[in-house]
Amino acid sequence: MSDARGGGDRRRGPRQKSRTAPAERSRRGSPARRTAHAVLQAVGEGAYANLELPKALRRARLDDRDAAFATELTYGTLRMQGFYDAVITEAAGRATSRLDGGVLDVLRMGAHQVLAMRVPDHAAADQAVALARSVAGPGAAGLVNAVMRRISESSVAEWRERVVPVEPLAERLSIEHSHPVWIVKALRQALIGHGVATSETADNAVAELLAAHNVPAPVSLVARPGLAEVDELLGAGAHVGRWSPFAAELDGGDPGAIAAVRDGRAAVQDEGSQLLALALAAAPVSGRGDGATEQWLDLCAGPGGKAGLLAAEALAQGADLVANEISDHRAELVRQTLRPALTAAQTAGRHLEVRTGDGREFGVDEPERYDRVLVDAPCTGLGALRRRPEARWRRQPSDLVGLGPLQRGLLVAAIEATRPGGVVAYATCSPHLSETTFVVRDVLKKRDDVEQIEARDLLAHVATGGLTDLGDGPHAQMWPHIHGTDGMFLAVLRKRA
Ligand SMILES: C[S@@+](CC[C@H](N)C(=O)[O-])C[C@H]1O[C@@H](n2cnc3c(N)ncnc32)[C@H](O)[C@@H]1O
Repeated sequence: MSDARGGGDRRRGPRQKSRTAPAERSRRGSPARRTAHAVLQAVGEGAYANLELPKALRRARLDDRDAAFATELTYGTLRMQGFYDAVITEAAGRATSRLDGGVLDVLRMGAHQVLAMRVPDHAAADQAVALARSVAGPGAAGLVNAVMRRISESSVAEWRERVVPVEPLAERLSIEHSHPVWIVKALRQALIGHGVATSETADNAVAELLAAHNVPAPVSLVARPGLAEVDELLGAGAHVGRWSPFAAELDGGDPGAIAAVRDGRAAVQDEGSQLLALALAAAPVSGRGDGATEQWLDLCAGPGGKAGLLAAEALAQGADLVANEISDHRAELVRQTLRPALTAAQTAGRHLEVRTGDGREFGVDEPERYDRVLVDAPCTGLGALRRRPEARWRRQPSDLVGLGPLQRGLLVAAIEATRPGGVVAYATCSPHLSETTFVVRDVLKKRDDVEQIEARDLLAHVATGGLTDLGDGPHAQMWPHIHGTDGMFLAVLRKRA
């Protein structure tokens, strides 16, 4: 068993020597646990786990096994925080709001080790006590010891029985699957609104969706066409992807160890996200007829995932692409992502440009210029909760209030910037009705120069498998529990010629 699990396991073969002496580990908690705790504390202050954890792992110089333990401990604790807080409230006999923040994170981590990671009770408790002592002083040790003992007395199934209310449904699912109640309700409505559940089947459907958010997402890779081959990724240990012709999936290991990923010819990208870019590139456009080069626009490109695939497709089809992003920092990320494509475009005499600016200005600044426009709108990200474990706790219903006008403004600008016969793809990584179908409906209501075309057919056309269950149409919604992708929404609009 790993050092991080509180002991040594020779069955797992030779391992690097820990840099921390055993006495130190039992006094302050193991390095893996201290690392996870530091990340949880930073996340509590606003940091992003996916950015903070790699830095913390590097700083702690953990070996592979302890790094994997710290990663599972951090992500698993963040995901199941809602359930663990209910358990801790019961076990401590007091609300979690009455516990010191550092101690609460120690207890959440302890609950995760005992209830989900099969760490022996005594090891989890000893380590929790040591960690609590080091972060909050000796006074915390007694409480943590008592709470850990109580948590260990019951299995996870028994804890579910005790802390999950039978009714109302949203509260039940909220505790059982560890999501805020407002997200449970919004996702249930979205499943019905997108036509993949009825009011009779929605309870089961939303439970499946919430459960899917608690399973780590697969590491999907894209081999950017013209720059890398899927075979190159397969040769590096990945297996064939499920939907995208350019996808491969890694079962484990560091994607950065693959040369094509290091060079930016391939990248980590959800397959749903790949399909959206491919659907826009494949959508029929009409009316140009002058033999002129097609002009493509990615209006909200940062950090550049879809732009990377669009740029490769633009090069393959002999089109030009502008990738725009409002934030300087994120525009720089787009530049880095597009570096190999920028070189290839220069060689091919194609125009590929990264711009920094407000996408809402394109309609006025460049009316009717573009043939294909992607609006991958800023959104709540409720479709990507399995990748961003803390996002469910950080997002608020009030976020939708600010995003709504921005999403509508960007879609209007995209339509204005599209020439007659051209197409606009409106996408979000959220299935929330307020940022998907309602946005499209509101914008279409006020215009007669644009029609919605079948996004489901386009996605099915570019996908390698039989892609179904995308909803009532004409827009399409992908789901983690149905398609194994992030919850991506796509509506495709054609400007009337
Ligand atoms: C969902 S992300 C785009 C993800 C990107 N397409 C990808 O695949 O990597 C939305 C982006 O829109 C940017 N954004 C927000 N407001 C904007 C605006 N008014 N104009 C242009 N970009 C904006 C955000 O900074 C963010 O990078």
